[in-house]
Amino acid sequence: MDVSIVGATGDVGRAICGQLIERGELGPTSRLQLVGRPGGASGQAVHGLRVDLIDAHDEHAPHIDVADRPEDVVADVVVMAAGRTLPTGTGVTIDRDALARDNRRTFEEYADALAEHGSGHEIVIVVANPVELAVEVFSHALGRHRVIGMGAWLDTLRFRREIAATLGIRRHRVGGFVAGQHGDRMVPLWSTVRLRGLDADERAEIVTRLRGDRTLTSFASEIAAAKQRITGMADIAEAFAAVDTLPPDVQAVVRPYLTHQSGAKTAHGTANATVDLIRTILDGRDIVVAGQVLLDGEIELGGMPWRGVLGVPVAVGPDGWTRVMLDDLAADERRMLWEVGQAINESLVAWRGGAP
Ligand SMILES: NC(=O)c1ccc[n+]([C@@H]2O[C@H](COP(=O)([O-])OP(=O)(O)OC[C@H]3O[C@@H](n4cnc5c(N)ncnc54)[C@H](O)[C@@H]3O)[C@@H](O)[C@H]2O)c1
Repeated sequence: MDVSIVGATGDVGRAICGQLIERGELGPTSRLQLVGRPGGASGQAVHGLRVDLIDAHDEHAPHIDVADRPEDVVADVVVMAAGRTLPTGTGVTIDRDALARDNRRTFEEYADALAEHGSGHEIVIVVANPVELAVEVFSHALGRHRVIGMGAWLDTLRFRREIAATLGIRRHRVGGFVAGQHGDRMVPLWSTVRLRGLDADERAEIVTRLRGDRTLTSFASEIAAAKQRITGMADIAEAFAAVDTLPPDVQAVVRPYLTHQSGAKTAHGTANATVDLIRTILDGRDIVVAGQVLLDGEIELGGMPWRGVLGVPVAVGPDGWTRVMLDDLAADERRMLWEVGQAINESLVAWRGGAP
């Protein structure tokens, strides 16, 4: 199997390349394609990155090659990690509209090239932001079942980890999904939380203890209040300690926000979630993950079949995503998912430049 990383020299791209090889996901008969931009620093660095990866992993590295034009991207799985990122620094405003303006052309360039020159079977995993815009652009060019945004899977892993940390257990013992929009407008689906080894009553008791009497109605204001509180702290260690006191779902939003703002960014966690998805696709079995996908009436929200990009649990296999795996949501989850879905659709219209 072949994997192509567009934006390979970026922080996230590099971390994905390293983890793919270190975790043994690509054996010596596979191919890893590193895609950079022609000319400029990144166009040169991509050749250096290739040599550095071979230097580090010669005993078990896949065949590694380089491309610097969108029309030369060839692989079974294409990871779209190219584009401008959100600025770091405490107190910096996050402007997804500006990011969309800057990255839309890059998304279109690669989507059009893959549609024209690709095999017609490649699966695209979207990492670049805004994830929802890139998923829409690639879905229209390639067909929606071949395109999955990894933001909801990353948010899911973060939510599970915060629950696990609060309970003093490891993440692999916690199940459950996050839906919605990647980042601040994620929708933590508490009704889907499972704890390995516990029956439904024990689980319900623990979830009630973790969650208190809060519902998703107050989620957005809790996030805003927590962000305001930590943004005012001069000492970053003190700010991280303050995050430790928040409920797990709020932590799942605020901790990565602070990590990014600290200047460290979130490349390793993002790469881990991306490599997870690549492994799922290469594995050949249908596995349920969460991802941003372009829906066309698979679920009902607000009393109507939903159309638009939304993070939801989906079954993913070698041909992309097949089914949405959302059963009986709680009333507050259904309502928030509907509100977030509407907000994403409005943003997508604006990001497209007003065209329907
Ligand atoms: N989905 C998530 O959870 C998540 C998490 C972290 C970062 N991200 C996003 O991933 C993207 C990359 O983040 P980063 O931190 O690696 O940024 P970065 O600035 O370190 O790297 C961006 C890379 O994209 C490359 N690039 C830009 N335009 C290109 C083009 N036209 N062709 C080829 N390469 C091009 C740049 O050369 C650079 O190597 C950003 O959009 C960021 O917001 C997403």
